[in-house]
Amino acid sequence: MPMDSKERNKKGYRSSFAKSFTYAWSGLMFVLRTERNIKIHFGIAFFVMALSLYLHISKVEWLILFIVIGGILVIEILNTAIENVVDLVTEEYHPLAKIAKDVAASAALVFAFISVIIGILLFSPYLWAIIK
Ligand SMILES: Nc1ncnc2c1ncn2[C@@H]1O[C@H](COP(=O)(O)OP(=O)(O)OP(=O)(O)O)[C@@H](O)[C@H]1O
Repeated sequence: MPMDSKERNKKGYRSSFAKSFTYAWSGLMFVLRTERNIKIHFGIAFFVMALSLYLHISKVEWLILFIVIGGILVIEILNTAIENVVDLVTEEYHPLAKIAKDVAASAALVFAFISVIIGILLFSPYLWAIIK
């Protein structure tokens, strides 16, 4: 029996959503397989989350932590995408390729710097209370 357009749209939406998810997942797996930095970020994130559980930080502080961790991971993922696009355009040395890669890397650097400041502000009262 032929499908009506509503049914077709529903099925098409579902399959395209599933496909998009599969592509995004394989992108994430690629980054995890190939990028040393993201493995380091995951390691730091697990350590910080374990510390947060131990220190019983507040709900708002958990929210801030997740935003910061998510921000770093997303920037590393986008950085990898930019690096690959640049390599696709040229594998030769090119000043614009250098600028594109260096500027993309600087986003990660800026966010990492801000994260350290947030980390100090967030954890120092707890750690100070322990050591004093
Ligand atoms: N085609 C190019 N032309 C000019 N400079 C380049 C080119 N490719 C890379 N570079 C320079 O080398 C640096 C490192 O580039 P590379 O692609 O190796 O990234 P990476 O060190 O692997 O980064 P990550 O560790 O984040 O994956 C860039 O930031 C840029 O300064």
